[in-house]
Order: sequence, then structure tokens, then C-alpha cells
Amino acid sequence: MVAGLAELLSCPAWEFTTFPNREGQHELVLARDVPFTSLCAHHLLPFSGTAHVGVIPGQRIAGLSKLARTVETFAARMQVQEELGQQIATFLEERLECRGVGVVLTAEHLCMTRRGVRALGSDTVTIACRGALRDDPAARAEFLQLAVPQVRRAA
Ligand SMILES: Nc1nc2c(ncn2[C@@H]2O[C@H](COP(=O)(O)OP(=O)(O)OP(=O)(O)O)[C@@H](O)[C@H]2O)c(=O)[nH]1
Repeated sequence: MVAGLAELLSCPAWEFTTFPNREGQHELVLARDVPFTSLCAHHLLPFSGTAHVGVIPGQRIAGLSKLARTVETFAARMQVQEELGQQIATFLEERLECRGVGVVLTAEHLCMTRRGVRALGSDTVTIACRGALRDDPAARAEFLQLAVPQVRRAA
């Protein structure tokens, strides 16, 4: 497990409010376009963009703001984008004991667009999926179609 993640799992800075899944919501719940800013651990320059966080609930439903709070909490560290997505997915999977988690991050890295290679206008998309959103092709396709901006625009 990533250093510090175990500590956060047992003691987040905010209440991770959940509700009983009384009506059997075992379909996708998706928080889209959650803005985030983090700091590139290598260059100490910001990278920022949007997160799309999908959950297929199990016995509990997450308070919706807690999905965005999870993104904010992990983005507050110095990060590598791939690890940020994986940490969010691991945290939600563990806390919610849900059937699936998917995290799509789209971000501009200033270390890549404003210095170095200066690839102005580029962004980076990373995907971290667990459970049904990783292993069930239909569930994964539905999640990505609703989450990924390029797919959404084409639809
Ligand atoms: N799943 C779900 N959650 C909802 C809905 N409406 C509101 N919520 C969430 O219910 C939760 C209530 O959590 P609390 O911790 O009591 O609320 P809070 O202290 O205002 O927390 P923050 O909104 O995170 O500041 C929040 O996460 C809301 O976003 C809904 O229709 N579905």
C-alpha cells in the first residue's frame, strides 16, 4: 500500500458519510468534472484538471461530496498523476466496500506545457479502475462513455 494511505483510510480529516443502500442501487453513480489541482512531485509545478469518479455501490452509498473530497484530499499531496488516480481508487474501494470504482483524471501539467517540451495544449488522461469497472467489459464501457470527455463529445 502507498505510504500514508493506511493512515488516511483509518482517519480522514473529514467525516466519510455513507447511507444504507436500501433500494439496491447497484448501477453506476458518477461524479463528473470535479476540478482538482495538485503539485508535480518531480518539478514542483502544478498540474490541474478534472476528475470523474464512478462507483458501483455495495451495501452503502457514499455521500456525493465525499467523492470530491477524496479527490481533493489526495491531490493536496505532491503527486504523480498515475499514483493520484490509484490512491483515490484504493481509498474508495476500501472505505465503501463497493462493487466497483473508476477514476478518470484529465490534467494539464505545467511542467510539460510551459517548460521543457512546451507541448502547449496537451493534456494527460489516466484511468484507475477496480472491481466491476475494471473486470466487467460492459460496466467499464458504460463508465468510460459517460466519463471521458472525448467520448462524451462524440456521443
Ligand atoms: N449519494 C447521495 N449523496 C447525497 C445526495 N444529496 C446529498 N448527498 C450527500 O450527503 C452527504 C451528507 O454528508 P454530511 O457529512 O452530513 O454533510 P456535510 O457535513 O455538509 O458534508 P460536505 O457536503 O462534504 O461539506 C454529503 O456528502 C452530500 O453530498 C444524494 O442525492 N445522493
